Amino acid sequence: MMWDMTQIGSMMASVMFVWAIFQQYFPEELGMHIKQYFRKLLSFVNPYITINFHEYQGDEYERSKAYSSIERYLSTNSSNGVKRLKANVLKNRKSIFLSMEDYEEVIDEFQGMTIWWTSSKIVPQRQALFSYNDGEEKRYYKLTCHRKHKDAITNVYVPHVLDEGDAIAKKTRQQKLYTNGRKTSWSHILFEHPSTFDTLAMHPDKKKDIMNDLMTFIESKEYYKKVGKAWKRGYLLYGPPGTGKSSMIAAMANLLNYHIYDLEFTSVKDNTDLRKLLIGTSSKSIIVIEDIDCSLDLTGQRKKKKRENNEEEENPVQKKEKEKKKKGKEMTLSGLLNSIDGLWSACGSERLIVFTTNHVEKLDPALIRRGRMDKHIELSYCCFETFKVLAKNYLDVESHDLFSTISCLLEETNITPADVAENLMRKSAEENADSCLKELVKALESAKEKTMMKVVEESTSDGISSDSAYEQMEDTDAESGDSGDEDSSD
Ligand SMILES: Nc1ncnc2c1ncn2[C@@H]1O[C@H](COP(=O)(O)OP(=O)(O)OP(=O)(O)O)[C@@H](O)[C@H]1O
Repeated sequence: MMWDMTQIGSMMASVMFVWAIFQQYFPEELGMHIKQYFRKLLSFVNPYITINFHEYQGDEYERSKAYSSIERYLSTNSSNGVKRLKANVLKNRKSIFLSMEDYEEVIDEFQGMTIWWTSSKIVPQRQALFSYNDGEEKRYYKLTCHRKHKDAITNVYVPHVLDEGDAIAKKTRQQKLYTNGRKTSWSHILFEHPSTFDTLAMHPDKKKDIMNDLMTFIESKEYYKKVGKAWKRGYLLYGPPGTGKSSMIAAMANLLNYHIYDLEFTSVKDNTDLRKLLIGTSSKSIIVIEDIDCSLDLTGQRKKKKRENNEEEENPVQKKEKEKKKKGKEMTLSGLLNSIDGLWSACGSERLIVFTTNHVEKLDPALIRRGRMDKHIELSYCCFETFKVLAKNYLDVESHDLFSTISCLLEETNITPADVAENLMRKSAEENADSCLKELVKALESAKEKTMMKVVEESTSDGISSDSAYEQMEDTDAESGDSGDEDSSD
């Protein structure tokens, strides 16, 4: 671009050769002087300077925001004159985000200055030969400009690039679903889940309350700052399988336009890896740990006691050795707590942390105490209000003769919204609202029958006559009238 490449090449080769000879035969101090002299000479001959913007700096876990902004800025300019581009198809396939492939160059003009951008990477020696691990490569953008423009470039051009990059990010933001898989870094796909608070079946008051809570959270940046708290909020979603916990997370993400980080706990080796992963999440995101009760050794007293008993049987030397090995190499409850609300949790902001569980009673109280999990939401069996949302969504029906029968049956039996939804779904062109609702009534009656049989079986095995078991059951039904969907939020 600036000099004939062959000239530069041969000049550099001669310089390197002379330098190698000097390094071998002259003392270190003299070497330093000569090095400085050569640098000056080179800068005298070459009027251009370079500035590198690294994707990750030093030991930083977080991707540099400047790097991302430059990437986006160049994506608007890079299609001109660049031969190799990476394509990223944006939401609804309406536009394409193009970025430069490695070692490509793009030229930008700004206020009469010419700026050359090159995308490059440092490949560790070992990796180049043997490793397949991409994570080790260190990418950076190299800016080259004329020395005389140095001040204008650093004070005007670079801020302009960063601002433009941020503006493009806002316009083209796409929700992403990240997972950690087997690595300590995240990989993602585009998040396109159709669940919204409109499609979510739950009591309208409860739904409104959750939506208000979320909207208040995103508008409370200043409030969190004022009270000295990291800008994050924890949600615990609990209830039987098929009651809509995952659907609610998707609805939350869609409402707020947040990314989702689905943290696969079983792939996290130790507390350090966990910290690294959490720091690697971006703001405006939901960090999800599903089925937390099944995750490692984080669940309450029973597991702990079991472990303690086993340890008593080992001899003290073995125990010490084991502890030594484990130290710092295991993921612990305290490590998790530290990561979600210790000092590290303040790195990054505007984040929701969501735990889901089918067995809330198994969780360690420390993990879900208020302040950590700020809002506890129970998702329960289908009540009549929940059913009405599903009937509207699946059949476009807001009232029907069978509604009163269904309402009574729902009070008498436990059925999940997932099962109700399955019955309401049209399976063929011949099916209509009538036939689907009849299907549901049948399913509810059969579920009720099963529950009764179970109670009778249990009662007779306890020595109670079947007649009194039925009587008892009817009494309990009349008393309870439980509609499920209880929220125990703050
Ligand atoms: N409250 C609900 N509103 C709307 N659809 C629901 C609801 N609950 C369940 N469904 C339907 O059932 C399917 C399964 O629900 P979902 O995966 O959200 O339940 P879950 O509680 O997360 O279950 P699990 O504990 O097994 O992960 C969803 O795809 C959705 O179609």
